[in-house]
Amino acid sequence: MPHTTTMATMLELTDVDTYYGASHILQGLSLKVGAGEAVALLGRNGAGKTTTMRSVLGLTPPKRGSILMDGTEIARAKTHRIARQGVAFVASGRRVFGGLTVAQNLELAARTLGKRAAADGRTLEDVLTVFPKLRELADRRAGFLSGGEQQMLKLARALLGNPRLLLLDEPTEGLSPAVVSDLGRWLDRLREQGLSILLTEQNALFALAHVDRGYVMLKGRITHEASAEELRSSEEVRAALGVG
Ligand SMILES: Nc1ncnc2c1ncn2[C@@H]1O[C@H](COP(=O)(O)OP(=O)(O)OP(=O)(O)O)[C@@H](O)[C@H]1O
Repeated sequence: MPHTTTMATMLELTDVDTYYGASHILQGLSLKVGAGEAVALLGRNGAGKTTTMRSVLGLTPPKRGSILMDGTEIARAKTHRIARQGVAFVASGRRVFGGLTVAQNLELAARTLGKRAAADGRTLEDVLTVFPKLRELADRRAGFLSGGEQQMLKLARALLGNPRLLLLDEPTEGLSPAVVSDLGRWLDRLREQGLSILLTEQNALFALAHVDRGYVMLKGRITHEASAEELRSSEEVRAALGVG
């Protein structure tokens, strides 16, 4: 398993403060994702997980603090520039172009995102190797796919931008247990390919089974940081997350 002290840093947030109007949401938040590392950001409803992702993406830029992506400061950069740095985002819920077919959704992503991908980047063929089922579903309208199939399509679209860092917001939300275990396999596959991943989850046990390290947050601050194994076995962390 990769370890942060020896690996290069892909993403690094230092003392980030983010507000919605006058509400001070992220309060001096610091976290890191190493190159090729999968990291979970855990916490109950309203802890600030989505706001952390929005801060990284430039959707709700932080008022103070630094966000380095591969050594480049992105804390106050525009979202399209941050995407060009190699950051891809998969939002929670059903966000596909429902009226388009699976093939059209992928072609659109390949055309818009693929442009910024390196010449040796992932092609549609590579992505379909990870998700072969999308080939069978090519002519199906995306709006009629099951929750798991839509999740697969969202991941495939994000990968077409050839990201180096994938931000996944609550990927298990609304998925059946069988699909959650499929998702776990897809994540493991992407990790094996060396992609850096930061995922937020309320389903802590799922997340900790598929990441190297994790952070627990409460009210906009990090309360715990440890390896997935340590977090899983900590009574205190289980209590903080409300895990049995
Ligand atoms: N647009 C907004 N304007 C004002 N406050 C907001 C806005 N969006 C979120 N908040 C508040 O910011 C805090 C953090 O929300 P955030 O969505 O980041 O939490 P979360 O940990 O992702 O939880 P959830 O899983 O419920 O999304 C919450 O108190 C929430 O009410």
